[in-house]
Amino acid sequence: MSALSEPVESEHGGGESGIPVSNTYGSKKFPQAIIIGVKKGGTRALLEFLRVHPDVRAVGAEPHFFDRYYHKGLEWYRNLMPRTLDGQITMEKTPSYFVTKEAPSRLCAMNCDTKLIVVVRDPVTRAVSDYTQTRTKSPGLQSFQTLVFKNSSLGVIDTLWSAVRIGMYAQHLENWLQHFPLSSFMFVSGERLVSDPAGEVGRVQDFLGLKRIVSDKHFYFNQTKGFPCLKKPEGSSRPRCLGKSKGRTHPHIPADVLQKLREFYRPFNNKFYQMSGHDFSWD
Ligand SMILES: Nc1ncnc2c1ncn2[C@@H]1O[C@H](COP(=O)(O)OS(=O)(=O)O)[C@@H](OP(=O)(O)O)[C@H]1O
Repeated sequence: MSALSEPVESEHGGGESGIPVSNTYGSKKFPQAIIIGVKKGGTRALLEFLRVHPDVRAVGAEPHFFDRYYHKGLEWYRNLMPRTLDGQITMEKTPSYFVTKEAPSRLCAMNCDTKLIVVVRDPVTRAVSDYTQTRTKSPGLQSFQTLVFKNSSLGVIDTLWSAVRIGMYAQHLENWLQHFPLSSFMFVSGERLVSDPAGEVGRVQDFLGLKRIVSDKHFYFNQTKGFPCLKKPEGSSRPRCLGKSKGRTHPHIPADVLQKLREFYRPFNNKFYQMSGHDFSWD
């Protein structure tokens, strides 16, 4: 057999190895777009919806490169990425990047043209969602109202509690804007991602320069789950909802506690609307 007629083999072995050919072509590239936040905003839902697009390839797990594993180096990071063909976009999501002081400069050092997606959600519900997750892992955790106040009789909110701090979006965005222009960002509404997933994913596809392929016809509202899910993909027997850790039942929090927290966030929210150019109407 001449060299020209030999089947092309990748480093993993192609041809008759049984590995689908599409997995063995292409190259690992740094992500051109990253979902950088926010924790409990709906970041997994957005990534899974985008992955339906044939031109989007993403890492399944959160790499945590720009916060935890930066010491491992850029080649370690690139190696985590799936192979892509020309025209395909590499993506990852790690929601803690948004609140990591060093993340913007580190990310810009990799590529300052990276597109940054932030899924934001009402910071009050986001805090309760965050608390709910922590309580699932540590069932003996103190109540939300105990943790949220520094001094409950004076109603002073504890801004050092991460469940509170993460929701001060304006402060975190300010840090990012030291390194990236506003045009690098796309803000996705976590609320609309639930009420109109196709609409939000449509805007993200535009931002990424992708053809609008993921649309209404890919979603249905699952009454049992209480959330939109992906319809049965071709060749698969089951529709796809996110797992049990997404869409947890939140504990009841007294109305006056939520009201205090809402008042606390108001100035931060208003500043964030101004900075981002979007009014998310969380009040
Ligand atoms: N389609 C769909 N299915 C299930 N859940 C959905 C969906 N869209 C958005 N959400 C909301 O996503 C919340 C979890 O957000 P994240 O994926 O960003 O969480 S994490 O930071 O990765 O832990 C999760 O928060 P909780 O409801 O508090 O569990 C959901 O409200």
